[in-house]
Amino acid sequence: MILDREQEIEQIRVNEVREKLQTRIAHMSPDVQDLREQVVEIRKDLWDEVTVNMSHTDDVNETMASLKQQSELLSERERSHRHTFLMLQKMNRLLPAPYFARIDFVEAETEEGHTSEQIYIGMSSFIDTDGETFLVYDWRTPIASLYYDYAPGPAAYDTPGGTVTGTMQLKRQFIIREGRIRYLFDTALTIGDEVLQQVLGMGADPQMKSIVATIQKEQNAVIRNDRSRLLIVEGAAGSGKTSAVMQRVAYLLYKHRTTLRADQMVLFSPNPLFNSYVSAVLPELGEENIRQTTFQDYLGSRLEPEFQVEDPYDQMEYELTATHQPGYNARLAGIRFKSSALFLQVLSRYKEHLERTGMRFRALKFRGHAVVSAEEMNAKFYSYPSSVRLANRVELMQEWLMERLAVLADEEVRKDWVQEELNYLDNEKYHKAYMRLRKRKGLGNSDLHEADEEEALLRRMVVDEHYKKLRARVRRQRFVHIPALYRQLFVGGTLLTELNDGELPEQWEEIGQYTLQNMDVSLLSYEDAAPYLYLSELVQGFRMNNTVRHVLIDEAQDYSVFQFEFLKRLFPRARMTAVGDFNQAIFTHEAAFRDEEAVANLYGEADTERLHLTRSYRSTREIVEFTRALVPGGERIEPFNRGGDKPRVTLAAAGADAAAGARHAAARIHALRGEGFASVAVICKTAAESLAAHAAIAQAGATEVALVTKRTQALPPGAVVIPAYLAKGVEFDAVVIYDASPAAYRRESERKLFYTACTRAMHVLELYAPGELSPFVAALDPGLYALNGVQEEQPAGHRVREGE
Ligand SMILES: Nc1ncnc2c1ncn2[C@@H]1O[C@H](COP(=O)(O)OP(=O)(O)OP(=O)(O)O)[C@@H](O)[C@H]1O
Repeated sequence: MILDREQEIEQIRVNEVREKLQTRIAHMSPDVQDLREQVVEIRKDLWDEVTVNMSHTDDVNETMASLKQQSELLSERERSHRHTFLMLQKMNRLLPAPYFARIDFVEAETEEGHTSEQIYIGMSSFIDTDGETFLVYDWRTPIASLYYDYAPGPAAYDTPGGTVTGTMQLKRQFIIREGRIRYLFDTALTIGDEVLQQVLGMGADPQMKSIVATIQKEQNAVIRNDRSRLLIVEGAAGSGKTSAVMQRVAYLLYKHRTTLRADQMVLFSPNPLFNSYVSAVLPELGEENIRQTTFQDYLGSRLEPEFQVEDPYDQMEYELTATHQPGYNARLAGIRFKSSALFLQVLSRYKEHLERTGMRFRALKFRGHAVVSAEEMNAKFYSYPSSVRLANRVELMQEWLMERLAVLADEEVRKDWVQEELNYLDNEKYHKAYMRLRKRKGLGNSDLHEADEEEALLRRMVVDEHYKKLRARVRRQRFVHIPALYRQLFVGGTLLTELNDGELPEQWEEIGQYTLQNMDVSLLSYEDAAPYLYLSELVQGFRMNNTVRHVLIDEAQDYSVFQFEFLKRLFPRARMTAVGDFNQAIFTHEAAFRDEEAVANLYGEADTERLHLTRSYRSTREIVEFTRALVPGGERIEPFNRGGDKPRVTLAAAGADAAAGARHAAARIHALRGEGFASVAVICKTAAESLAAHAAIAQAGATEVALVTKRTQALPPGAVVIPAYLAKGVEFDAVVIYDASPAAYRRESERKLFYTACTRAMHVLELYAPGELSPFVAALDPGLYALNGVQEEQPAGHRVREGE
């Protein structure tokens, strides 16, 4: 066989490269050790100098000079230690599998008479001792993109100097383990992507893996896009959006390695669970992890403790479970309105309105009296020229109030209460105050004998002590009454009508009532949190983070226009990558993601690019064919060709109780685990249902099943019970939908949640429905799934209530 012969030749090369790696590693290891010792030594010296010589004043200058020199030396050594250490780490990582691909490429201009160049591609570059021969090319080098973008034939790649064209004569993939070539494929000879088949056929992991060896062309476009300010990626469930984002981070860190650091990139993800799920990818790629957070964390950090901010999961639970509670529809209408582009516009008009009138202030109170009243502040505020921006006026007010406080404090010093307080100063406090005074005045002990002066100073100190709080309030601009400003929008309706083109939103009264009642008890519902903060920043100026250069948003379909607008303003120097899937938009609020205009407005059309990922890799073809039929436009989702069983739908007898469902789930967990599926998830609709299901399943005999809640920090291995909205972004070998009856999934608003739940399955998808099938399933072509346990007189699809 030609390939066997080829494999032998390739194995010889693998061995050679590995030997060179080993030699280099052996050569470098003592360097790292030596540098580490030097660093430790210099640190020790530094410490000695500080502790020994600083006690003698004569030595101070000399010591300082030497310290400076030493610390420069230390930084230099630390840098080279780090650099060498990282190099060593990279080589150690290359050792078991130095590369995963080879391409043979002939540049167009040199085609005549030239042999093709062999490019071996791996996790990082490895250059021979001559300093120029690349034994391995980093997958992020320009030339490596040929591998991802082309089949053999004419091919081209971009370099900083322009496009290089030529012919790819060979495209070879390897799977190398512990230095041995296990598989070798030439894509010109075989059909389909064998390596990808193998990778996708493996089991799910509690942590996401990198996809570096099998990045697909459309994904490569996402990873290497470096043109636009805002890159939007719309992609089907399982199309590799998150994977591409992580690879993109690694790519950008490599491409801009002299100017971009990992801590200048931030990933916004849907929940802490997801954070830990993706946290292994970058280290696996030899890069440091970037900063990871969630939007609710950010809101919390800004709004708490003044408010208790509802989290999105509680909002979600409400949406899913409170359907029969009074006020439910009004709250949903509120959620929609408060996250809409319209409300964003209302707030910017409100800002213009406030430039003229309507500001609200909190009086500065001292000992029960207003020392500066809200009216005075109002008058002062509107006495500034109207051309001065709101935030600048607030700053001017701040200065003015500080000056006012200084004058007031001078007056206060003479008041009787100060004397009274002085009388009651206990000895210890008095002494402390006295010592502090001396220090502050820089006087020797004997200089403070004048009683009058001493008393004046002590009085000043007492007043200062009290005024500290007031000054802090002014410094933090707490005199601007943001809660009142926000409330004002929901009182009466006249203001909102004026700002909202003469209209009030649907169910306006209830929305207003609900908002005000919450705020009365210092509660901000999730839908209010972003607009509230936005308003406060419109008035007081936007806080900015100028160090972050790249913001990445996963599950971007769940972000409202407010959230996008926020992130744009919060990170003014950053580029943004937003990836999402509109079919998984599980929140009621309006997704900016689909609103092309709203998104284009963010940075402008010219700076916005949209890319699409339509191929789905996570699930078997059968599962994708089933899930894509659940959503409108699903026919555009293309399954990767990996076969498996059809989703299995079990229709239990009408009247089957919850215990029967739990018994079924317990039995299926047991069976699936027995078949070798390491991760099995029983997906419920809500947290409440998950809690009950978890207990019932344990009672039915499956005790080693973990319950995932919004507080779970990392996905537990093995079997789990999890609410659908927390399963976003993650995946399992096998998924059992706990209740696929109309009792759980019937309303149109639940369709996307149902779709999200089903698309978590990689190899096996099973649905259990007591009595009837959810209309989403009943409407499907029955050929898409295998049905079990149907009662003869009640075939699937005939016992279904009309969906709403
Ligand atoms: N090119 C690829 N090579 C190997 N595996 C891939 C590739 N692309 C995607 N995958 C795998 O497909 C699965 C889904 O990928 P990922 O989670 O990134 O998709 P997603 O679009 O973010 O999904 P969702 O929106 O459903 O959460 C993962 O297991 C990932 O490793």
